[in-house]
Amino acid sequence: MAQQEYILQLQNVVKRFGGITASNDITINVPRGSIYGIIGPNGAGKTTLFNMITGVYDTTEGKVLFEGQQVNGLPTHVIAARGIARTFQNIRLFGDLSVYDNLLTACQKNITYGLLDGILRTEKCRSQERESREFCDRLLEEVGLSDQRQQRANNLPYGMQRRLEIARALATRPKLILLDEPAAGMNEEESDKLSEFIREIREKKDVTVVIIDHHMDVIMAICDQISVLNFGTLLAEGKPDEIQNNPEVISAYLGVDE
Ligand SMILES: Nc1ncnc2c1ncn2[C@@H]1O[C@H](COP(=O)(O)OP(=O)(O)OP(=O)(O)O)[C@@H](O)[C@H]1O
Repeated sequence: MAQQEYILQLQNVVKRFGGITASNDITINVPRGSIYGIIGPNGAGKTTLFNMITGVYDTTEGKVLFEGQQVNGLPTHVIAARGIARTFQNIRLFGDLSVYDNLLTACQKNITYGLLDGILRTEKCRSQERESREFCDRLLEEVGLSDQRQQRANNLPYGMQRRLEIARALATRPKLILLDEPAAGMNEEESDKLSEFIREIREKKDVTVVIIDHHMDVIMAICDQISVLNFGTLLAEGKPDEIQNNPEVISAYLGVDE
């Protein structure tokens, strides 16, 4: 596969925190347009990978490439502007704002008018604000939250809050979205809906998805490819059926009750 077919590449990535090696020589290639799963027991180094991809941490060794360009070492906002968005293990919405305003604030990333345009309400300002509102209206429709647009985010059911978080990440118009345990705390019905939702956004928003989760039903249902981490190292990589039948994975992870 040509390099540009991989939207994200981790090349021999190492991350050490003092004496702890959280990532040990990790190489992962994520094909553009795929849903890519990263699984592994608690403390295996999954979130550390997301933190290196988004610039929260630089790598100790190795490179992170986004669309063929090295991004490790760049500030988080520069990486976000290149087209990478993420959600977090714990929900980070503006709880007192409406669903719509949560999306609108995320849209501000795409606004280019200056302070003076804002004060004078120039045509540039008005047209960009109009465009943002139309974009948020469409996004609400696409993610199935139109009926809840005026509700406070805190008042949404849990599954809907997770959906809004993902929608807010999508409002930055990313090419790649990183989802850190989006199904955490969900029951079976909620996680089934989430799986369907993630598949839908991949299609509708033309976005590549990398997902960390402990819900194997979600991971196995939606991922094209999966990497398994264990104690910071890459234990296995493959399609869902290959991972499910890999004896090393079974003994390290899948066989262990959560
Ligand atoms: N900022 C940090 N300073 C020191 N150690 C850290 C730091 N961040 C992560 N670690 C350590 O790195 C290892 C991997 O942590 P990480 O959070 O990446 O695991 P994880 O696979 O995401 O776990 P979980 O499934 O519990 O979220 C752990 O031993 C953790 O304690």
